[in-house]
Amino acid sequence: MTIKKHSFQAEVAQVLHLVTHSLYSNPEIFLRELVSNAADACDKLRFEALNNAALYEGDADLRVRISFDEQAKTLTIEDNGIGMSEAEAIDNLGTIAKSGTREFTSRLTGDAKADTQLIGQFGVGFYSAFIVADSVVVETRRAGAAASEGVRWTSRGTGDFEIEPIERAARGTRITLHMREEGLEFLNGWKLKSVINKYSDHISLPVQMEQEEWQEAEQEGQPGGMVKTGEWETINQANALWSRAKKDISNAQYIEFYKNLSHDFAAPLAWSHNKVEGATEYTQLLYIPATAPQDLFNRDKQAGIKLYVKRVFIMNEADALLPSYLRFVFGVIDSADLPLNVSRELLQESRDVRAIRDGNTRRVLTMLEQLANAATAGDADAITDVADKNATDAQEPEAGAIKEADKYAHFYEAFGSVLKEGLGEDMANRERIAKLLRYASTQSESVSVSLADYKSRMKEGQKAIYYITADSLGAAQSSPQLELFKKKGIEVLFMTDRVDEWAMGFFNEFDGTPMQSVAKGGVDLGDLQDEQERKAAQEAAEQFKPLLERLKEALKDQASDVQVTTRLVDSPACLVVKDGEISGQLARLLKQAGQEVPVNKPVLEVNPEHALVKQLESTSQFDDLAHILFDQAVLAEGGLPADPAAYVKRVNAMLLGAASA
Ligand SMILES: Nc1ncnc2c1ncn2[C@@H]1O[C@H](COP(=O)(O)OP(=O)(O)OP(=O)(O)O)[C@@H](O)[C@H]1O
Repeated sequence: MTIKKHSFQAEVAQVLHLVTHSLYSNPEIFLRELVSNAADACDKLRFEALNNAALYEGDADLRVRISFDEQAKTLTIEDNGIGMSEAEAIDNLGTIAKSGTREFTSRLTGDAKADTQLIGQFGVGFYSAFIVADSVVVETRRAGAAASEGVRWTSRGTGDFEIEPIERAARGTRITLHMREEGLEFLNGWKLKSVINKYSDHISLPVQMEQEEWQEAEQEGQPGGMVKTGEWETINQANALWSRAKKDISNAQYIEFYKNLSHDFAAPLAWSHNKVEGATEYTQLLYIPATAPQDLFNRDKQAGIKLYVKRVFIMNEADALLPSYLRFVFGVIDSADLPLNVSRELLQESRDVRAIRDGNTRRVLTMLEQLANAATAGDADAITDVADKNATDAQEPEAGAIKEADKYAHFYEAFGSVLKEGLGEDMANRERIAKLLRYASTQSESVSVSLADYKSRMKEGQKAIYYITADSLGAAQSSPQLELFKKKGIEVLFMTDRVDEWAMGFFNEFDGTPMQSVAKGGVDLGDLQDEQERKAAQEAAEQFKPLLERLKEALKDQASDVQVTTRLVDSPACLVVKDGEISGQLARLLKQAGQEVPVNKPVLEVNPEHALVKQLESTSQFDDLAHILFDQAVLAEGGLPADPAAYVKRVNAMLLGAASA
């Protein structure tokens, strides 16, 4: 016998230590993980067999079987799926390849309580077997390989595992759990059935158990018991959840299916399940999650959409089926039209796929509109049409379920900034996306002002929707560019997401009203400015001409122009960029991201009414004061002077001058 010992990868050992040493609050999830792995293995076989039917070895009835032996204290999960070669067993069961699980191990703290909670959130796949078992034996053979190429993998969940070649006539994988004390409750037909129904009902393959019958005791006076008949019975519905009629699916089942799909521990905010008919036929089941995954902001994150063709699993993360700005959505698409051998490359070009993608996009936007409307109406009944059923009215409402009216705010906090990418990415739906956007503003600290709200509050004579982009709410609120707007009571939207400035580059008007950055171009308040103010500004400009010339000359390396402004009230100066040029804020973001930034010198605008500006006329330190004004304008918008030491020196010189005067 050739038994080889292998050590687990360090991260696996860490996970196993945790699984076996901390009391696990929800032990039954091991069954969900193992049955779902078994079903995945069958899906993989079905997919590979599309091009090579010989892999079925004459048996195409894929199924998962669960059996138990009370005497031996074992529970066995067996599938006739793809199986594993020796190398695959070593690799798949001895290392952690999935980035999610690696991320999980990197967040382990060593504090058993916190870590146990974490485990509940991430799930640990195959290793969850050690929650209930003190030793696990995996016997497997890859489909298509010879019977002699079977392999037995054994581990007690400590630092290492053993690998041994075996004869195995059956393809697929059998996992035998030697139960520890905590696992004995699962060696019971009723218990197993109820757990499998809970977690695996939506699985499209039959999950079978040995049939049991009640038998009276042979001797009178002795209790009877359940005995196995030797037959297998299918205990789940064994048809894909999405292929069933909506009325036959409970909310709890929808939620459980979502959790399986997403590995999210929280219930989704909403879902929509439809059979789409017409030129392209498909079934669509889409979910809006309540929580954002770690990698949401990575634009390479794959969409959480699984693609099936006529119930046959084709691929995970079918990102051609949704635009990137909706990458937070999870779901299943089952197409009746696509060829079974469709590849990722083919998906990109297919007309059917484009139709599905458009249909999915519209559906998600409709769901979001429903959530947004419910928030406005504050009405729990508002969502009945599209997001057919929601977590709040589930049969078993989840603890901490989010109220209908709060769902949109919840969604927006998690995913709003991703949705904004749609302004640049999806021209066809730009108006619909715009209606879903929410901002804080000079009139609202919370991110709750829609563009329609804004428009309904616009002042008589106001011609644009005003906004300012900044690094943070605080920076936006104290921006000098707002001074005139505040004085006149004109609302300005605060755009403080990184993506805002970029997104606004694609979004020039909403519902016929132009979008205008208050930090760009000349502010023309139109009819909001009275004749007197306009005249005063013109006079000031005339009077300031010589001074402006001197300022321009002094700052010619920093500013493209110097102008007199009426937009300032309390501040002496501010920077603006010309329409169509990128702002200082975006330039800083791009620089941080290591990108080349075009050098646009900003325009310095000065407030002729400000005492410091007035002082310019008479000061003997004109050059220093000019530079200080410029650098302060940079500071006020959240930037840093190009030469901070020189700035400090100049300010100190001025302070000392003032002190000795
Ligand atoms: N029954 C099985 N048949 C064939 N391969 C399996 C089986 N169970 C597990 N594996 C292999 O072991 C790997 C690790 O399984 P594990 O459950 O830890 O992670 P996962 O399935 O990749 O992720 P998750 O369970 O979170 O979806 C799987 O990806 C698969 O390749």
